[in-house]
This record gives sequence, C-alpha cells and structure tokens, in this order.
Amino acid sequence: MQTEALLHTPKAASEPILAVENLKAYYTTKAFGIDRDIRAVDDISLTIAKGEIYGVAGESSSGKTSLIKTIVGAIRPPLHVVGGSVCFNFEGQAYNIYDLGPDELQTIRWRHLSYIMQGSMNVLNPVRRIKHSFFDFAFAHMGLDRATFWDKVREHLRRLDLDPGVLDSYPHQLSGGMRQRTTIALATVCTPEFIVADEPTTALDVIVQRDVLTMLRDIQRDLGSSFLFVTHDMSVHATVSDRIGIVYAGRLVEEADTPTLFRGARHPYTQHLVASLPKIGDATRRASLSGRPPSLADPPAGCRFHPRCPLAMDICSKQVPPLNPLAPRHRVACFAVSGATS
Ligand SMILES: Nc1ncnc2c1ncn2[C@@H]1O[C@H](COP(=O)(O)OP(=O)(O)OP(=O)(O)O)[C@@H](O)[C@H]1O
Repeated sequence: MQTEALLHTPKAASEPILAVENLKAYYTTKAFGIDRDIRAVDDISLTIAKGEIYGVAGESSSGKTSLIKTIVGAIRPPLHVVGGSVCFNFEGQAYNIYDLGPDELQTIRWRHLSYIMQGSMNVLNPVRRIKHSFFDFAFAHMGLDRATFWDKVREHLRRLDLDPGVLDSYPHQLSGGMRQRTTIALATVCTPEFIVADEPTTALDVIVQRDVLTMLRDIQRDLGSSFLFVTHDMSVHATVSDRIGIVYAGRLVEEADTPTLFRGARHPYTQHLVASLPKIGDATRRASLSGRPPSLADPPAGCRFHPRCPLAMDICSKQVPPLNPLAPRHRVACFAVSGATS
C-alpha cells in the first residue's frame, strides 16, 4: 500500500471518550520458584476523542495487545493491573473500568464498547449458520422483538456492503475476508460508541485488507464511533488512523496526528519505523536498527530504547524520559529531542 497519498486531515480535538492515566499492567510468572514481572504496559497515559481513530503501533511483543486488553478490562492472570486508571465517557456518564463489576462490564461491552480481538473471525461457530452467532451474541443486548432484531441486523449488513444472505451460510463457506467482515459486522451490530480492533487485517491479503479497512472507516463515519486500532503495519495506520501512538517495550514513546507522525516524527525509533517503509521507485536498501528489543522481564534502566539509539546520551541510561508535548497533539519521550532538563 502506498502511504503518502492516503494520509488524511486530522480532526479537531474534542471531549475525550477515553482517558487512560499512568496505566501499568504486568504478567507475573514463576520461574524456578521465583516470581518475575513482565512489564508489558508501563506507565501509559493517553486520551481518545469522540469519533477519533487512534492507532497503536509498535513491533511484535512491544505490549500492544496487553495495552488494549487492559483498557477494555479483559484481564486474566497472569496479567494484572499494577496501577493507573481507565475511564470511558459514554453518553455523558463516566465509567471507571476497574470500578465495574463483571455484570456491569458485560453490559458496557455490548452497549457501548466492542472488542474485535486478534483472530476474532474464529468466534463464528463453525457448525452453525452465521445467523445463530448473531442471535446468540447480540439479541439479548438489543432489547428488540425478533422481527425488529432481524430487520436491524439485515440493515446493518447492507450498510456495510454485505449481502444479508450471508446469515444463512456456515463460516467455512465464506472466504477469510468475508469471515472477517462478517465478524466486524457482528461486533458492531449494537452500534457501539467505542470499538477496539486488534490486528483486524493481519492475516488477509492486500486487496481483502483494503475492503476491511474501508469497512472500518465506513463504520466510523456512519456510526460516529471512536476506534482504538492496533496494528504493527504502519501503512495500514496511514490509511485508517487519525492519530498514532508508538509503543516501544511497554511504553508510549511518541504520539502525533498521522500526517505529522509520517512527515515529522521526532523519536529516533519512530523515525526508524517510518524510514523502513517501502516507497515506490526507491530501491535503496533500508538501514536496520542494531540490537534487539529488550526483555520486558528485565528492561534496561532509563529510556528502554537507549541501547539501540543513535542519539543516546549519558542521561538516557539513567532516567526515564517523560512524554513531553512538543506541539499541540504531538508528544515525544526523548531527551535528545526535548532536552535533558525536561
Ligand atoms: N500470557 C502471558 N504470560 C506471560 N507473558 C505474556 C503473556 N502474554 C504476553 N506476554 C508477554 O508480554 C509482552 C507483550 O506482549 P503483547 O502480546 O502485548 O505484545 P504485542 O505488541 O501485542 O505483540 P504482537 O504484535 O506479536 O501481538 C511480551 O513480552 C509477551 O511475551
């Protein structure tokens, strides 16, 4: 996918629908009788505005999935929240995710918040027609009589350019792309205000990927939903995300509107991610970063990127750089950019 042509104009900031503050979540595991913490989410703060598509990018094992599981409250041992808060604002009412009981969380998940998890197309029951999955998952939450429920389901499918005939199919009769689009239709049939999608296009080829991305943008436009969208693929972010947060080793290192991030990234890690994207007509070899991402069980002190950083200074191995605002809607955690005294 060619990124430059697809960059869109950022939306004006408005009241946040999600505020995450100083969130920390670790996996605590035992090895040889000793507890060890894998610091997958380490002091992350961000906000998402109503109607905004916020992308989270970062390489494999940087903590993207752990971050969104923690945000939607899908937390199972050994993952646990160590500190911080996650607050949604739905229809003028604040919901602090960690103050909600299981029933309240379940109600919020269907009425306001939808989570399209990695590999979610497998939620469709392989031995039942698709309509049964819609009925089992959505009927109880929509408060409609059966005839109105099926009218709404068919209307939603048509809105998303899916033939309602898909309801009579079994999952194995659909292509991977159709299964994924059907799953997204299922996840959004209750018209949630906030949708979390984890790598929804990763297993798909480029053409099908484009259909799914178009569908996600259509949902955002038609329903006005906000999105938290996770993928390691920067070209997908260029197509979909209004704003992007870059995660490195469990921490947010840079955040900016999509055009700013692609044209004016300031953190050396983001600059590397952007520079490594292929460009049509440019056959020069991309320089790779030296070293490997750190173990989150024993990350380096200070800035976690410093052992690989071309700009590393003495302070970088001693202090954690704060995520400082450089400009409105642009924050960077780097002493080389913001100055060592920040
Ligand atoms: N159940 C688990 N138990 C222990 N450690 C885990 C568990 N799940 C994930 N981790 C660790 O947490 C860290 C962050 O993983 P996470 O899956 O959140 O990263 P990611 O950026 O989403 O990766 P990917 O893009 O490969 O999905 C990694 O070090 C991973 O090994």
